[in-house]
Amino acid sequence: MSVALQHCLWAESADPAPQPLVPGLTRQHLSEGAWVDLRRGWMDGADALFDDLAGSVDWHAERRPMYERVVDVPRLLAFYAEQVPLPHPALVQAKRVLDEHYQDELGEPFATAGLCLYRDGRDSVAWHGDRIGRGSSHDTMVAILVLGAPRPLLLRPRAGGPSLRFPLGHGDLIVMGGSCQRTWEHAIPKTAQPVGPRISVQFRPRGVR
Ligand SMILES: O=C(O)CCC(=O)C(=O)O
Ligand SMILES: [Fe+2]
Repeated sequence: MSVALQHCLWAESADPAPQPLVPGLTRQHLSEGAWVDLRRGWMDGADALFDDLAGSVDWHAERRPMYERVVDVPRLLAFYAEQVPLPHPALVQAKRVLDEHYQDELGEPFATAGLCLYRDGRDSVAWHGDRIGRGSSHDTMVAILVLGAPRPLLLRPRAGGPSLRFPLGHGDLIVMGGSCQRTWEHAIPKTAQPVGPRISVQFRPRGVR
């Protein structure tokens, strides 16, 4: 292959844009009406998108009360409420592809986008369900696009039992659906391994957080 062609292919694939979800989307049914959809390598140009978002998003640190103390949230955050323009055209396209595929099953479009930046292995999210709002009582979906260094997302049943491990990075998509937010919990554990930074983009319907 000529150098010119290689360059051309590289340039094309570095331009961030989501692929179609199908083929490549697989569903895994969990217990109690929870399920997880996976689409590996969904976002073309994921590394370029990572760089764009890392540099352009207005990331902020948060502190939250935890028992008797107020502690640093171990990751940086940004939140795009409904109607607030998303920070990158590839995310607008991503939401459109998700809406086209899931709107019938979900019964509504995705509405908000939460972004997390995990600077290194000390950043994490503890076990939780997205249960602020309707996720605590109704079936819903949370679609997460993962950029940057691979880290495992763990899922475990709230009722107890072994956890499932989904190593995700570099443009992968995971969608948690059905009862997942109230019957299962998810986490990104800390790691002592040297890992690069990771960004996740969580698309949620209105009233789910
Ligand atoms: O970063 C992730 O993959 C998960 C983030 C998450 O669970 C949340 O923000 O609720
Ligand atoms: Fe979550």
